[in-house]
Amino acid sequence: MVQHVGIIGAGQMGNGIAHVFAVAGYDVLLSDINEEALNKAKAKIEINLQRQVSKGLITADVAAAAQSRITTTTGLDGFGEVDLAIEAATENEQVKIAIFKELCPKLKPEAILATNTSSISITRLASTTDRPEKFIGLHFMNPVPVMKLVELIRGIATSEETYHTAEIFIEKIGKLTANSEDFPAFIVNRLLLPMINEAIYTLYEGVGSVESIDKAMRLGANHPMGPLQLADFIGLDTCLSIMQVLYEGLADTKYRPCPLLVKYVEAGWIGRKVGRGFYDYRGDEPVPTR
Ligand SMILES: CC(=O)CC(=O)SCCNC(=O)CCNC(=O)[C@H](O)C(C)(C)COP(=O)(O)OP(=O)(O)OC[C@H]1O[C@@H](n2cnc3c(N)ncnc32)[C@H](O)[C@@H]1OP(=O)(O)O
Ligand SMILES: NC(=O)C1=CN([C@@H]2O[C@H](COP(=O)(O)OP(=O)(O)OC[C@H]3O[C@@H](n4cnc5c(N)ncnc54)[C@H](OP(=O)(O)O)[C@@H]3O)[C@@H](O)[C@H]2O)C=CC1
Repeated sequence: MVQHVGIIGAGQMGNGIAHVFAVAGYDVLLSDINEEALNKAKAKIEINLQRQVSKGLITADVAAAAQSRITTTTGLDGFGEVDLAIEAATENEQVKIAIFKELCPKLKPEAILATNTSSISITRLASTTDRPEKFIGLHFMNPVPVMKLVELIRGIATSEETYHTAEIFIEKIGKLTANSEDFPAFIVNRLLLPMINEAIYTLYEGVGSVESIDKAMRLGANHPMGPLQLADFIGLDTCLSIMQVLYEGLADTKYRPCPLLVKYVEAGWIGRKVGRGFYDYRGDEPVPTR
């Protein structure tokens, strides 16, 4: 029985995952190396809970109870209590492996270990842990409190019991699952990221401006956000990491990351989370940066 959930990484995904588990009645331990990230996460969760209260999706009592179920820490010591640990740190394989090395000795032997990676091999990550049969990919979508889907990804060693427990658990928090086999970037990002990368090529080659590309896809294909707006929303660092995993993992030039995406990441203009990407968000309205 899963009752206590630990999350490593309190960025935009970590805070969203903490939010939905707490609303569903689970105790949540949210960890990050960075105290400031934890403070920002708590503030963001409060804002998003209030947003749900004002939309009538949850009551004020449920929001208050959810907040009280979340505790934060800059270390991993409390993880001995958790039944499920979800890693949601930066999309970098070495960062994730270092977390698992420190985390595994602290976990209960029966605890399930999951990763929210957007693209990296579950089998390869699992092989660096002490529990490949209890390791699984749980790929939440951004923004977590709003998006219905969680991709479930088995590594080669993931047991049926682990998969089944994870599936039931995701259903209990009110999400729907889609199974993906363990290949680079799974299903959603195998399709979505090449589209975003192509939108950046479209900008790079001068086919359209930032605004016309986004407007074209919003109004011409009914996407809720234009692809450049969505790239900023995901984080351009994460978008580039996913394209690199696709490019290297599938060894096909069709996944070559656009040089303009690389340039934005090199500049540190990685999107909404830093206030600037294909748009500048520091004023009242987003302004295109090209
Ligand atoms: C990269 C990966 O590995 C996988 C992925 O996640 S890919 C990304 C998948 N997600 C998408 O494609 C999202 C596409 N966009 C949408 O569906 C919609 O624009 C949206 C659901 C995000 C917002 O819908 P909307 O009707 O405009 O809602 P609205 O209330 O106006 O929301 C606007 C804002 O609230 C956020 N939001 C809305 N409700 C929220 C909630 N309950 N919790 C958190 N954020 C919320 C929106 O992201 C947006 O953020 P800002 O406040 O920073 O501007
Ligand atoms: N963005 C998206 O749309 C989606 C992302 N994902 C995946 O979720 C994961 C997190 O992405 P996202 O939340 O967007 O990224 P963010 O950059 O918003 O957050 C990552 C957080 O992890 C922290 N961190 C880095 N190293 C460690 C560590 N060793 N221990 C604990 N925390 C650490 C970072 O701290 P610091 O800033 O100090 O480095 C930061 O606070 C990635 O694997 C990503 O691919 C999955 C679905 C959608």
